[in-house]
This record gives sequence, C-alpha cells and structure tokens, in this order.
Amino acid sequence: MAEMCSAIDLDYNETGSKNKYFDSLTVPLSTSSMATGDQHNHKDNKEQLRPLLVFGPPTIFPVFEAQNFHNYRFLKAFSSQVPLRQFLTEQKVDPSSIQAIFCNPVQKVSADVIRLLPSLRIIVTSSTGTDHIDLVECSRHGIQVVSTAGDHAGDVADMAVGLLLDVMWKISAADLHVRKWGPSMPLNLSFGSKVLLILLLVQSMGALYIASFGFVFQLKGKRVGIVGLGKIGTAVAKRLEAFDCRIMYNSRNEKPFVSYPFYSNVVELAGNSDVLVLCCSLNEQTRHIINREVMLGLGKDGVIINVGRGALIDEKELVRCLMEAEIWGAGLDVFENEPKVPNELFALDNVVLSPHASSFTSDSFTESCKRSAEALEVFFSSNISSTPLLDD
Ligand SMILES: O=CC(=O)O
Repeated sequence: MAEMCSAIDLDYNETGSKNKYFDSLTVPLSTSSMATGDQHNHKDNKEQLRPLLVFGPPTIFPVFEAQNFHNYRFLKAFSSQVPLRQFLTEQKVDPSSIQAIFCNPVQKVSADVIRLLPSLRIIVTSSTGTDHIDLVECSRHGIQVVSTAGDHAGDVADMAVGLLLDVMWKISAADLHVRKWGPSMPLNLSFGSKVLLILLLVQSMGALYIASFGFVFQLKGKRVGIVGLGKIGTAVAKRLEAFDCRIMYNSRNEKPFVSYPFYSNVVELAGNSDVLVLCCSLNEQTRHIINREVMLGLGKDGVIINVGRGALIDEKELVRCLMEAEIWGAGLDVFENEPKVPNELFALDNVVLSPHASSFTSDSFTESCKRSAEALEVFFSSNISSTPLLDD
C-alpha cells in the first residue's frame, strides 16, 4: 500500500481510478442534515454541536454552512488573525475535542496544526489538489484526507481551453484595446455619412489593432503537450481534439489505454509541442518541472497554460522567458506565491491571468459541498477511521 493519503485528481500518477471512499459512499446526507429543525434552537445550542474546524474557504464556506449549520459548531479559523491555539482558547474549545477539519487550498493545514489537534481523524478538502495539507504528517498520525472535487475536471479543462484561446487570439488584450477606442459617433450625421465613417473607423482600427498587437495564432492543428494526463489532462485532450490539435503527453507512467504519444522527458515533450498545458499535481517530483530548459525547448512561438499549481513552473524563469520573447505567451490560473503575482506580468499583453478560479463554478461548488458533507457524515456516524481511503 502506498501512503495513507491521496488526492483523487490532478495526480501526477493518476490512474483514472476513483477514490474508493467515494465509490463506496452511498450514505445520503443524514436526516439530521436535512432536518426541518428550528434554526434558532440549533444556534442557541451550538456549543453542544460537534466542532468542525474550518480552514481557508471564505468563498465556498457560506454554501457549506447554509447546508450544514445544524450539524456542526463551525470554528472559522480562516476568519481569525490569531494563531490557532489562541483562536481555540478564545472560542473556549479544547483542541482535543476536534476530530475533523474542512478546508480548501487557500490556507495550509500544516504539521503544526495537525500536532495541535491530538484527536484529529479526518481532513476534508473541497479541492482536487491536496498540496496545502501536510500529507506526511497526516500519514504519521493516521489521519484520513478526503478530496471531494473529483468532478471539477471538466471545469478546469474548460478554463484551460479558454485561457489557451485567449492567449492565442489575445482576446483579453483586444477587449482592453477596444475599450480605449474614442468617444461614440456624433448622432446628427446622415445615414450615408455614418456608414462611411464606420468603414473608415473599422479599417483604421483594424490596422491599428494589428500594428499594436501583431497577428494572432489559430489553435487548429497545434501540437499540444499535456503534462499530467489524469482526469483533467484527459478532459483537456478531449476538448482540444475538437480543434484538430495533435495531443501528446508526459506523466510519471505511460498510460496503457491511451493512443497519444507519450514522452517520459518533459524537455522532449516541449521540443515537439507548440503548447504545453500543465494539469499535474504539485509534489516534490513536479515542483519546477517547467524550468528554463523546458521553456527554451518549447521555443519562441510556444504557449504555456497552467491550471495545476503555480510552483509547477519556475516563475522567475517564466517571467524572464516572456520578457525576452523566448516563448510567445502564457495563460495562468495559478501562481507560485498566491496571491502575489510578478509585477512584470501585468504589463504583458501576451499573458492572460486568472485568480485560481478554474473550479469556481457554482455547479462544482454545490457538488463539492455536498460531497464534503457526506464524507463528514459518514465519518461521524460510523466512525470509520480505520476504513482505507487509498487508490490501489
Ligand atoms: O485548485 C483547486 C483544486 O485543487 O480543486
């Protein structure tokens, strides 16, 4: 058996198999969680509810809270500025009463946090990635880690394709450009004059556009190297096939049932690609997997799309390569030190920036909250702390 904790998706060694925990999870939300009970009574008695420590999901959390307010006493560590120990003291909560954490990648669940909570048994994250959780420490203490965002793959793949189209067509840059066009046309012109003026404007604006932006690229027929062919990478490949792209990939192991060419070496993959799409998880093997050598291999017309984690790319080198026109462009949903973004990127019109938002559809959120609640309900109702949670 491998480690105690595993991510469902974005796994560099993704096998396509689903997390067994959820495969076997048929228990619906408990009747209490669908309860009709009086909200106010529950609120009044909230100190008698099970404590649930909540880390880092200020956006998703209200959805989860609304669905589950009657089941837990939420200890919202994400909204506190003080150290966790002090926060719990202020809340009059004994650290040893906490068995579960609900979190997302915005806030780290570090070894210090884990050591502070001797009864911690389960961490549920509403994300695909689990790199914000100290998995080694979890393994050491027999703590289950449940990632509930396996269904985000389609959303993340949509975002990857959106970013790619945007970079190649410079859609965001063009949008900004058009917004700067001058005042609207005077209304008192005759119809003929208006048509003439529009034709002149369109011609000169088109010329101006090309002069300031250069030509853009079509996506059709491009060679796309996918790094990490798990659920997300596969969903990206499927979408890009519709654009007649030629797909190839790198992952830790060659996938037996996949017909796309496999490259065990990322530099070689880059050398044969026009576009690299990063979909793998972040771990010690994949940190800075995209370094200067890979970017130079990709070449001056190359585009990088990152929907995995920021630290998959050596960000300083990325900035340098973009500034020196060693690669053509980048679409980035993630950054190495979020929420910090290198200043230089703001000035580049061949870069499209997105705030780590590729799984932020309300559909995914709702699903993820539901699955998180289910995981917690199963844990608390059956206390299955010894149930294996591993992929094969
Ligand atoms: O980053 C988002 C996720 O891991 O789901």
